[in-house]
Amino acid sequence: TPDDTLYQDLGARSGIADVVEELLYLIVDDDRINRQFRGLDVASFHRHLTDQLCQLAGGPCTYSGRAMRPLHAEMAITDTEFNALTENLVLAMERNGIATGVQNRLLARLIALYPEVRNL
Ligand code: HEM
Repeated sequence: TPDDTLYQDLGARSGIADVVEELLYLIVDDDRINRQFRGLDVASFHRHLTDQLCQLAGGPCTYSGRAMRPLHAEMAITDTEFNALTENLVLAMERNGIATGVQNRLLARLIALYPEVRNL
């Protein structure tokens, strides 16, 4: 059986969906990055990011969105923008009562996607 401890600690798919919803509110209010998200299909983004985080955390989800590298390449995302989004994700988890250690376990898995998102 796959290790789904992190998925469970994040509150399963509904807990992750709540974090992603909060993240969306924070993005809209963040002038460092919101211009990148103009015209976003909110429902589709919410579903895809929730599935991706769920899968990364060892949960029973399958990411069905676009590939990370081509999708983000055209945005020419800077380190500052990457860090701003990460900061918002941490705050979104904080607001949903996710413990710091659990937050860091998710961030550790997400950082593996850094080269793809930055197109390095
Ligand atoms: C580890 C970091 C990141 C991950 C895991 C990630 C993940 C994702 C995922 C799963 C989607 C949805 C793809 C789809 O619906 O097909 C997406 C879309 C998007 N991401 Fe990221 N992302 C990251 C970093 C960033 C950063 C730093 C920015 C900009 C500041 C950004 C901007 C966007 C935008 C604007 C879209 C929507 C594109 C569209 O629908 O046309 N992402 N991202």
